[in-house]
Amino acid sequence: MDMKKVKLSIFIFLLGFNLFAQSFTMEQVTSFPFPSELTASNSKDWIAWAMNEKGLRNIYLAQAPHFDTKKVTNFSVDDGQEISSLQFTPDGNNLIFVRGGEHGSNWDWNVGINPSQSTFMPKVEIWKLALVNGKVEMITEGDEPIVSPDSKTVAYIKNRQVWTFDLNDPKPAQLFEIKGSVANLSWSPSGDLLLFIVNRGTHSMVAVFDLREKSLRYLSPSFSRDTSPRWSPDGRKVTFIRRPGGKPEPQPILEQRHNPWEIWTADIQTTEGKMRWKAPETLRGSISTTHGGANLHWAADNQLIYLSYEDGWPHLYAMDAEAGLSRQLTKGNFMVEHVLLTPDKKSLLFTANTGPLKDDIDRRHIGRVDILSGKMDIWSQGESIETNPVILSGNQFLACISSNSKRPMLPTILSLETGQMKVIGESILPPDFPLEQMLTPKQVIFKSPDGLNIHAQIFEKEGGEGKKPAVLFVHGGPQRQMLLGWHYGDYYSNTYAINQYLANMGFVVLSVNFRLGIGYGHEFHKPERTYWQGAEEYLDVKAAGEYLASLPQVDDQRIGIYGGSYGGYLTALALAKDSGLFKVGVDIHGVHELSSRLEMPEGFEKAPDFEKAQKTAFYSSPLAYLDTWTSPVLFIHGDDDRNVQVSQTVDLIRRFEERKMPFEYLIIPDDSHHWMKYANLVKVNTATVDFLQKHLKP
Ligand SMILES: CC(=O)N[C@@H](C)C(=O)N[C@@H](C)C(=O)O
Repeated sequence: MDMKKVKLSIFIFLLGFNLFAQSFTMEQVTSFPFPSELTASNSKDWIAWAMNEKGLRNIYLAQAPHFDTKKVTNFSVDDGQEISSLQFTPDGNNLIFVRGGEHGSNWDWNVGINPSQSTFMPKVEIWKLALVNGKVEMITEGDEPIVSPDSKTVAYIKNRQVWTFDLNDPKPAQLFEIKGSVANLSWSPSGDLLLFIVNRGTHSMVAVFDLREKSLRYLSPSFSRDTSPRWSPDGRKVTFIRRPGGKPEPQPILEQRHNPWEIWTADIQTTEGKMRWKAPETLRGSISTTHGGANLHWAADNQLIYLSYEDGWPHLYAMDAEAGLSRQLTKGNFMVEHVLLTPDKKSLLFTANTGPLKDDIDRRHIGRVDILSGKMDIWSQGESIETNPVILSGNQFLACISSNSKRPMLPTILSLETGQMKVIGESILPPDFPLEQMLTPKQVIFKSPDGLNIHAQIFEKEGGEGKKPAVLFVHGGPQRQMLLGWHYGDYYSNTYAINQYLANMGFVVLSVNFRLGIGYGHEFHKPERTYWQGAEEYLDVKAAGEYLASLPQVDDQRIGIYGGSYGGYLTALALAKDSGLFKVGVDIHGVHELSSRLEMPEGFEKAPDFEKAQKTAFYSSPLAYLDTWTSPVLFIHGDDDRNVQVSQTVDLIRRFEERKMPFEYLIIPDDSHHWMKYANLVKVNTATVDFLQKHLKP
């Protein structure tokens, strides 16, 4: 056989082998569509949601009882402009939504973002979709719109002030002027009052603007921080959360403390307020930092609803708004996360990591609890994940977002009569999405050196010769929980896609739920000596690396690590402290400099343990271990990041340069923490897996 034929045969064999080894591309698995903003009309059996399809973000509609899906907008450019505040007008005739901004940010969420380098900065705008004729029009610049009960007026925030426009004849105008920054707008049931929070920096107050009298009044004003105002069903009272204002004298920095909060009510007419409940002054009694915080609601039968960690798990409680006497509604070793008051205000829908399966603690299912009787049941179950429930107006159907280990998140309908679940919009999955190649991750639980049970998910493709390389994924937040399926957060659906790709490439992939994460109780979520106070969460990351190294099928000389944000911080710490275990890493918009978390002393006062805290913060950071950082690293950061300052990476790279330490980098100009432009997401994902492969699978 001549050499040409030999070379052709070898090429065909290698091509075939490679195709077998990697049955889909990074772009194919990154092309998962992501639904968000699921909402239901209160007057018609309609649902609507925003769908991100390869960066094209559009609105879809579906109607009971068949729920055929229909795309009703046509934004056709991958320009990074997200859709938020999606809502039906109460009469069901229009959809209102916001386009633009970066609402997952820690700051500047309502500032335009420009990852496509448009000539002029895109703005944050309020749009209207008329359902009668499908007309879509941009109304005005603004954010956080809410529609009046008579469906005639939209109130919204612009330049931190309250504006309104008439839906049928939009002439936007500022409603009044007030010192400070306005947030949390809500209409009274009668539609003649607007309730909101005004933030004055050291304190914040609940205020009401009377549109008829053009007058403003504060409800129970104080020097506290009042937040989360909610109307009573009759519109005559308001409930809100009260926390201390201002700054205390310097407290010991390295000690945990109770974070006090109270529930108050106030009368709209008298403006008089009264404390109805004070949180137990324990660590568990601190206000919850899980989704929605206190999740305060005013339900039917004069019941106040709140979520508290006081029994060690985030659970729902109710109390009579006059008599008090709180009682626990949900009970058990599980977390209540997303909470929704049903339209009749008589029960609560919630998502929780509980169900009949042993490993349901690493999933989410939908539950319901009747407020007066306390009768609770879990409506969804199985190896799927359900979140973000909404009840349709006819009370026959519930809609949610669901996924499983193979299928990405899609809108799903639950019949309240039959309990049947129906996924809708499966046709939105790209035709070349590698659904069948998706692997089912398995639950893994191992002990940390100090005895904690650490949950993780392991992804592994059957077969393969000899020992395999491995990759450890470390999530961010850190108040997050990775699950046994596609995640309900877009950021973590993307890392789930990366993990699927790596596993399909032949890596053993482990996704570790380290302490500080949610879903495993208060003491796991709020441990001592973590982050800049001692970084003990790193014990779990190192234990996860050692768990991988202990697996017979893993080559312990080919273990890599990657993570974003808080996960980028722990990736850098792992590479700096344990390059012997972690041979390569990708640090995506990581945090590295921690001392700036300390409030520098003002004047003569400083915390009694300030010096110790400063030293602890330094030695909790990868900056303290650059001498032992020998593993190759790729740094990635968007330079319009509004969750982690890009300086965190710029400064660390400067240290590498001055120390002549090797590194690779990828800067994504004008994009944020959440890779708003799909093309950037693919670029980051590809760079991540290529760097890991280059060093672990030469
Ligand atoms: C709250 C926040 O922005 N935390 C960052 C440090 C971070 O981890 N961001 C993403 C990845 C997240 O999960 O919140």
